[in-house]
Amino acid sequence: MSASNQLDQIDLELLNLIQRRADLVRGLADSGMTFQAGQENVRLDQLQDSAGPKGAGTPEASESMRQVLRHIASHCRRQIETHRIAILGPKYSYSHLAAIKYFGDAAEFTPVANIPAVFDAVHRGDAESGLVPVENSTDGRVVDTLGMFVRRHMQICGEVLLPIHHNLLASGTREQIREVHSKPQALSQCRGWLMSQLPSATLVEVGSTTAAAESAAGDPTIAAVASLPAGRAYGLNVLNENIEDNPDNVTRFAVLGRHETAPTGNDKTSLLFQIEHQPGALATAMTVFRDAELNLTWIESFPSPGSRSEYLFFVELAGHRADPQVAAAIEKLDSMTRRLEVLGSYPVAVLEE
Ligand SMILES: O=C(O)C(=O)C[C@]1(C(=O)O)C=C[C@@H](O)C=C1
Repeated sequence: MSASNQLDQIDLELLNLIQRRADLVRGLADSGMTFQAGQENVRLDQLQDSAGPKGAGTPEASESMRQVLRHIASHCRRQIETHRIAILGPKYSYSHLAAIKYFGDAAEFTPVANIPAVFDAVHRGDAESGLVPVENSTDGRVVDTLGMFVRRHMQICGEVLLPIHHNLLASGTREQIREVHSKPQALSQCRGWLMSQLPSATLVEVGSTTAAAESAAGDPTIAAVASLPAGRAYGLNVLNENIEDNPDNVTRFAVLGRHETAPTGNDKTSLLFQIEHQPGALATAMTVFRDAELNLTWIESFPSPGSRSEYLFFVELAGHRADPQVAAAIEKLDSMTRRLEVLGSYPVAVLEE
């Protein structure tokens, strides 16, 4: 058989296998089994790790195989249910790219105008899941997201780490640029580059990097800082690639949902709490984690709405809320705080390019 016939043969076998997988998923769903979107990630990752060097190859090959498995899984799921995922839009924002990484590209994405609208869509039930940026390695916390966690009770079911590579995109040439549009976080992640390369351009903050690309498409004097897929979607010229000041620029996204996530053995827990406004209160609260020997991976303070001197704290720690020492620490913390919310326990994300 010729090589091209063999390729046809393999592709046919792959299609048949994918159909068999989809039929199996439908059969399981018919018999009452429930599937939580994105939750197959842990199983797929383990499966791929156990395939060893043959399945892994170079890190890049390994990541693209993971993506292939995720896309097949989301394609099969789509045949049994529509799972809507609210994201900061329009399409091709970094939030959209992170959501594809987590849910696979056959999922149904609902782009909304801003971060509060993602929370609202999940809260109202317009979407089953949402995805929001939480922090960036260069720029720190995303204030809109933390503010919404303070205002709305919302469950975190998972997280995604996405390397962020920004690009200068425009419909004209670099000489025509008068303004550079992007989301404040993206402008901040490229501040050094923009100051040295385009010192006379005015920086304009907009709702998302894709909204910036949209404006750039309609006006050659506007450049956008956005993703390459956004540039392609709006037919923009890529004037410069990788303009982020820190080449290891990574944003962490939280997956919002309405279900609790089962322990996997490598989980973290996010908490939000408010303590009495008195000397030593935070130090006392921290002793709970020290005494339980829990490793804190993140802590942020956030002003309490309506009060200038009171703060809420976001803490993330290694472990699942179902682990006895985590559960005991949460119970103890609850007795010494004014407000305590377990935002969720979920698998720790791995960083892949
Ligand atoms: O505007 C986008 O494309 C987003 O998805 C938002 C966002 C953010 O606010 O952090 C996400 C990743 C990057 O850090 C820059 C922008």
